[in-house]
Amino acid sequence: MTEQHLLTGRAPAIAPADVRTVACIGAGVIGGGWAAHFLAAGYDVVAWDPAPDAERRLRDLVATAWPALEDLGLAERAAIDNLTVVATLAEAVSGADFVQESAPERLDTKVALLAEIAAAAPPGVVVASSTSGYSMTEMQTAAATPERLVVGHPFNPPYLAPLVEVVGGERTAGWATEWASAFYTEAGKTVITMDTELPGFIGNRIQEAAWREALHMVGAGEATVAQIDQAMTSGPGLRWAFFGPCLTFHLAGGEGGMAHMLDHFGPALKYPWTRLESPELTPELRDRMVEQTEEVAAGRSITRLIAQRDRRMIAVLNALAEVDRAEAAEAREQETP
Ligand SMILES: NC(=O)C1=CN([C@@H]2O[C@H](COP(=O)(O)OP(=O)(O)OC[C@H]3O[C@@H](n4cnc5c(N)ncnc54)[C@H](O)[C@@H]3O)[C@@H](O)[C@H]2O)C=CC1
Ligand SMILES: C[N+](C)(C)CC(=O)CC(=O)[O-]
Repeated sequence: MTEQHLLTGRAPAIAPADVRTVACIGAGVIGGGWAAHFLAAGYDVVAWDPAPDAERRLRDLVATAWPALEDLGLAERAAIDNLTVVATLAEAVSGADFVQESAPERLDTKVALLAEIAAAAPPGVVVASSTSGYSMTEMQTAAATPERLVVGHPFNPPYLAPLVEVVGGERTAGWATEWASAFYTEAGKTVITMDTELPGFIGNRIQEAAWREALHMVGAGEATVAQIDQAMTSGPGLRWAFFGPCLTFHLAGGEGGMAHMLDHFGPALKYPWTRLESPELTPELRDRMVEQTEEVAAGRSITRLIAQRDRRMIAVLNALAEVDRAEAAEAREQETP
């Protein structure tokens, strides 16, 4: 890799598989969760956070998460001792092969911080923001090397929820988005690489549609928080752990699948069930839904999908029941004098 390339930032400094050191800038709920994930995946982690109690909070978070991560299986050389907390941002990024930013969700903070990181990190080192919804285009405006900045949006906790949504901004180089997706995959994450910027990305847009509806119902006295959470955990949420909303509704159509589901329940989209603007269910949208759902079904018949769904629901229900029994037994032990 020529020096010129490195200086111009037109190429990554290191191959994703050769990363050894990850810098975590911002070590709160998410930054700390990222640190735990990268430590368990066998990386050295160098963290910086301006809060006076940040190191204590970070080490507490990692220590609390570590037993679960050991149960899941640690990577070779994984160790809590591979965590270093430093006193300055420059120290944290100076030797980093990758940087994960997890500062507060304020655009002015992100713009200033990403500019500072981009000025201090070695050329060609990719920098990802954990932002929940800002576009990299609006966050990279002050960075001198915007080409290496991407969004790498996790789900809480990053050491257990596998998804990370990756998308670049208008000034992000294609290699940086590709590099970030390859690195997160190497680091054990499930990666969705988005082709276009979309506020809130994918997972948050879906869950925040439900969140807005929940706030409406609670605000209007139509449902309680308890009813809403029960409705989701005992209903749709149970299925979404393994079949997303589209494949789930493919089965709502019975043998007719998504096509029948749309024909049968399509008109219901117009019912005032939700305050959200319902899309026009055009023939094009119908055909696209059917086509893409069939792709996800990947040739599995409705019967086979029903069997897979039921097997997984039973597994999740049994796992939840097992945890409930264990916690009930622990509670009884604690009550026993
Ligand atoms: N909490 C969540 O469920 C999720 C949060 N995120 C995103 O992760 C980012 C961080 O959110 P949380 O960890 O929840 O917030 P948090 O408030 O728990 O942690 C933020 C940390 O950033 C530190 N900080 C403040 N100013 C800073 C600066 N200028 N430079 C570096 N660090 C700074 C704070 O001391 C704090 O420790 C946000 O962009 C958020 O949208 C993404 C997915 C889920
Ligand atoms: C509440 N939140 C928008 C910060 C949540 C996320 O961004 C993802 C998640 O972990 O649900």
